[in-house]
Amino acid sequence: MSKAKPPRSFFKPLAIGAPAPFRELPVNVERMIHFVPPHIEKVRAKSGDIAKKADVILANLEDAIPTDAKEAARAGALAMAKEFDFAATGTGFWARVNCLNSPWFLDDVTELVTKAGNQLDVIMLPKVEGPWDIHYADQLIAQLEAKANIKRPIMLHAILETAEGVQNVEEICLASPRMHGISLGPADLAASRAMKTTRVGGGHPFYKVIEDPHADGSARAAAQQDLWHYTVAKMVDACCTAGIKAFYGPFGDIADLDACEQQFKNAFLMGCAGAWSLHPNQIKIAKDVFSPAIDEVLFAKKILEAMPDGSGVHMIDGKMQDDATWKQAKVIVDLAKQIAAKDHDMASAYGF
Ligand SMILES: CC(=O)SCCNC(=O)CCNC(=O)[C@H](O)C(C)(C)COP(=O)(O)OP(=O)(O)OC[C@H]1O[C@@H](n2cnc3c(N)ncnc32)[C@H](O)[C@@H]1OP(=O)(O)O
Ligand SMILES: CC(=O)C(=O)O
Ligand SMILES: [Mg+2]
Repeated sequence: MSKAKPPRSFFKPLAIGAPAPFRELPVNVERMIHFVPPHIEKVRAKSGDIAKKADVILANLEDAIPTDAKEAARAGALAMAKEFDFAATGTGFWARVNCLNSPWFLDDVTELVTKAGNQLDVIMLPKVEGPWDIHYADQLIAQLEAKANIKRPIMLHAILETAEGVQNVEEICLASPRMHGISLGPADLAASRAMKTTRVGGGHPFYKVIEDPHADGSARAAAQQDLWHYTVAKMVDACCTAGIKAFYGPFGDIADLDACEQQFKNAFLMGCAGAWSLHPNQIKIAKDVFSPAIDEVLFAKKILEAMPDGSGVHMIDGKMQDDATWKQAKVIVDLAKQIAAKDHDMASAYGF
């Protein structure tokens, strides 16, 4: 049976000279994590322009990068850190490294931290199965941060993409103060669970609920259900318990913008902070979906204004308000304020 670290040790740096872990997550708007294949020079070169539209730019070194381009992708990620000042546009710079049992993980992390550690906000770790994976990466990153004299801690973001990872998601979220959040990885997770699909996220026409038969034998209505509901709910609860963020991952049917939007909307409503964009067309969808709707923000502001300290019971537009709806309103207004601070158009639309 493993034991938790004593509370006073939890926030100590894991290597002499490494920066102290954050006690609170930095407040960043992260509606989409935009994936760039860094070995393709033409695409990499667009990162500066894309950074003006995306909240996070991620250099992907793992799946989708051909084996013979792994080193070129790593070099491309380092070039991105050197060539673009992502922080100047308020854009996060992340990298997805290869998984822990791959031949590339050690060099990915070593080079990224020692050569681009002061530019890199977050390392995304694929196929995390339990807290032991986070403990190993945490210690290694601390050693490298100390060696390279990195000034602020690099955070860790785990992908939830194996059945074992889902079983252990609470322990993964709580494993280290370096944890930034978790993304659902629906493609690998489907394979790991022996789901009979060939998709990257989204629904499936066979996964639906059908109404009872009609006496006259007429056609029965049926509706597709969300295959990811259980996992997203489990992930959101684990992340919120740990005070970190939950994200929907990729939506692979690039041409189906409606289905992408619907999947992102479900994730937003269930508590996710953002999702991945694999293609420039998905950036705007994520931006719109993960920004609260203007009428919701205006209504939430009405609740906060009517009940400054959240106590008692009020009726607003025919709906009962109390402490619990006040807290919901605060979630929406706090997010709207973060978005308004970044985006002047949204600030005036939200009335800030
Ligand atoms: C399960 C998982 O692990 S998901 C994560 C791993 N997968 C990825 O990271 C995939 C990232 N995305 C991509 O590689 C590409 O978007 C693909 C392969 C899916 C589609 O690429 P294409 O067929 O070239 O798309 P398309 O022709 O519509 O591209 C239009 C333009 O957008 C550019 N573009 C496409 N994807 C991106 C991107 N992710 N970032 C920046 N620019 C991009 C193309 O270079 C092209 O530019 P051009 O007009 O100057 O030639
Ligand atoms: C996101 C990811 O890596 C997956 O779905 O497998
Ligand atoms: Mg995967």
